[in-house]
Amino acid sequence: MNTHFAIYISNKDDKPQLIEHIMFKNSIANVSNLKGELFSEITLNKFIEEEIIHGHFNVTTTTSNSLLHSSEGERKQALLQHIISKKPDYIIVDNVFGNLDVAKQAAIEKELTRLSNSVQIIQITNRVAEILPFITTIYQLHEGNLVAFKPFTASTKNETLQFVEALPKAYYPVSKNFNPLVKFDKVSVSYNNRPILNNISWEINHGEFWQLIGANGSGKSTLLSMIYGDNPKAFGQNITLFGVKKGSGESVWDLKRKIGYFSSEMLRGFKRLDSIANMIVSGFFDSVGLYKEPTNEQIKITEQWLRVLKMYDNRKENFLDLSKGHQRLVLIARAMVKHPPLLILDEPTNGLDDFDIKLFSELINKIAKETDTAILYVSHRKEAGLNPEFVYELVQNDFGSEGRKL
Ligand SMILES: Nc1ncnc2c1ncn2[C@@H]1O[C@H](COP(=O)(O)OP(=O)(O)OP(=O)(O)O)[C@@H](O)[C@H]1O
Repeated sequence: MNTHFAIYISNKDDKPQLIEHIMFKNSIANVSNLKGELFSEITLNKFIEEEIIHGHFNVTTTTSNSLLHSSEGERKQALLQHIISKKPDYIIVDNVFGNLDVAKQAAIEKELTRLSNSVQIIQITNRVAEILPFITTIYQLHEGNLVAFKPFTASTKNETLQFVEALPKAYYPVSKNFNPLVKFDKVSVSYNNRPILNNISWEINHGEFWQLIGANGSGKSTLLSMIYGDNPKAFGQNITLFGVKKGSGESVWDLKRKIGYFSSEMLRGFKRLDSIANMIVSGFFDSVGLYKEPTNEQIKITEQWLRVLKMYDNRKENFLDLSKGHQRLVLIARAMVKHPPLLILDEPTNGLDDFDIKLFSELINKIAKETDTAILYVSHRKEAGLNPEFVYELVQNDFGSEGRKL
């Protein structure tokens, strides 16, 4: 068996191309004639798209839900079991710990350590701290080739503040007519008689910076979908959003106008050719990509955001040509451009590399400091650079998750 190794990449490297070179062109690693499988969100997205198009699912989860209706943690566990059942000679494991809570990370690490006795593991990662313990050979990419990994020195670490210009003022000032912005009063949810949320009472007020935390499957996305999405489970519950009781005739569009939204999954299937500037300005219309003519005022505010991000000179370039980290900054500006009362960040740091995570955290902390927007940041883990004021935790048990303010 070949030896295990890791390839440390940054968000600027072309990961799909790297994977193609390993698996199909045999130009990176010597794995020709070996059967390989890819454990990656790329594979998961492909299966989810197939589910949506063909209505059947290849990968079975522990809850028997389709991948689309499973939590992120459940999806990853199901994919790993699916891959193991195919008895590969080698597995490329990409962003192996992304979206997993601490317990699931430990379980997957254990499973991969066991597998490493019989299967070659090639890890692709953009976080040094996540390199698997049984891997000692580490490379990085240089002009498309593997070279020995050089640990960071002080000069390669970027510690200085990147965003120095003040954020643009609000297009419409944030209305303070309603407070709290979000109120859950004894909310409970079950799916197919399986209790997920139990008696949740929680309020988010103007300008507060919250993290919603909880293990995989604890119901974070479900709770979020009752604020932002049109989850039918929200009806008949005691939920008040921006002063209006949920289910009392508000339209989804009314609601979306008051919320800026970012999720690391929101670009799934996005292939449009839109410029960086168009992506930001599209936030005024709650679309991803520009379909309407913006006003001069909207263009002016967009230009201010471009200056904050130091992307004004590149504003006409194709958004999809940006690195993943820079795409995220643009999508945050898109979510913020209308200066909404509430900004939702759903698993925002998944997939970001060691450098981009710093940029991203700096921008979010700046938004928290300089604007009236309340932030709801949803993640299964604490991110060192992000400083929420309050944390609300979902704690799982057999009767559904209960919530507590930490
Ligand atoms: N539409 C649905 N039908 C059936 N079950 C569902 C549906 N949506 C979610 N679930 C189940 O509800 C539970 C909670 O899922 P949810 O996605 O809210 O958790 P989460 O805390 O966001 O997890 P993760 O961190 O892994 O993304 C999971 O077990 C999931 O399988």
